[in-house]
Amino acid sequence: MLRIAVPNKGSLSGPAAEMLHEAGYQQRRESKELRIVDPENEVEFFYLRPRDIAIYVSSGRLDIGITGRDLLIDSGANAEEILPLGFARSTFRFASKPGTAGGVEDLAGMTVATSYEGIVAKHLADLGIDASVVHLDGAVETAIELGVAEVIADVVETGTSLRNAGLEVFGEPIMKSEAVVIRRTGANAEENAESKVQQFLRRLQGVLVARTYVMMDYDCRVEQLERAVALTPGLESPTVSPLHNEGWVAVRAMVPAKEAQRIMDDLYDLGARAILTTAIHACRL
Ligand SMILES: Nc1ncnc2c1ncn2[C@@H]1O[C@H](COP(=O)(O)OP(=O)(O)OP(=O)(O)O)[C@@H](O)[C@H]1O
Ligand SMILES: O=P(O)(O)OC[C@H]1O[C@H](OP(=O)(O)OP(=O)(O)O)[C@H](O)[C@@H]1O
Ligand SMILES: [Mg+2]
Repeated sequence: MLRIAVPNKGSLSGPAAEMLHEAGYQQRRESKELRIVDPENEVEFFYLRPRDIAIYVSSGRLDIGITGRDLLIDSGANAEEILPLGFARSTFRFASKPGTAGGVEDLAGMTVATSYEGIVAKHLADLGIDASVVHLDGAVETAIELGVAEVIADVVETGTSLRNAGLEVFGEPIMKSEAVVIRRTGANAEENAESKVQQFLRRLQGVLVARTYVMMDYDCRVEQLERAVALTPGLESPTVSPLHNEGWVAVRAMVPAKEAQRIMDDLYDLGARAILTTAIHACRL
């Protein structure tokens, strides 16, 4: 049975459960459940604090886990990212009251408050900057107002929390994060769970594709076919079928959902007609 760590709270928890559900896995019904078995898929899910997931996975007791890239790196655990999942996207940045620091070089001698001490201490050490780091559990934006630190380093998504605290970012982003699937570093193809791990990854990849692509169908004249398929190359190559009306073909290809409207306009301008898009619910590439 494959043993998988899933975030039990916070920004990662809801979207992770939703993605697993879309991939056909049973998920817990109540937020207090600590573990569930999905016997049909031969998987056991453990609901753990996102911050602890890399530690469990690195211990080898759990095969894989879903966590944030920033939490993985901050933990320093012996685990690595094997699939980015595209949700809980954020940047990790320094921020302060305007006028405190123009760039990271100004941090020498200052105190930085953060919940991600591992990332910040390493970043400062790599840059050779001698600053103190104070660990706080959350709501670090308030640390400056209350005099605990001059600078914070925190997760920034929309920037609303910073604005509300009268703070602004400075310097380059320290890192970009999103939810990721992780496994123990050095876990290899000989392990018993390997085929199950690969099947799990294919299912999640299927969800990612279904979320980012749509299926597009259209009819066009044979003379326009080459120009039309250049707009819709598909993943391998588009399917082209003859129509009953001579001189016309039907084309079917997957296209990125974000570009679908522009591609439909361009196809129409080329002379293609009956242009349809339909959602993809699941796939294996
Ligand atoms: N506002 C946000 N937008 C996107 N991702 C976020 C946001 N806040 C935190 N994250 C991401 O969520 C993960 C942290 O999860 P965690 O559950 O520890 O914190 P949280 O979501 O802030 O929850 P809480 O503060 O309630 O404990 C990190 O990968 C972080 O980058
Ligand atoms: O840029 P924004 O869209 O405002 O998002 C970023 C904020 O979201 C998270 O806070 P959360 O609400 O989880 O509180 P916390 O600081 O206690 O973790 C994070 O720690 C930032 O404070
Ligand atoms: Mg938080």
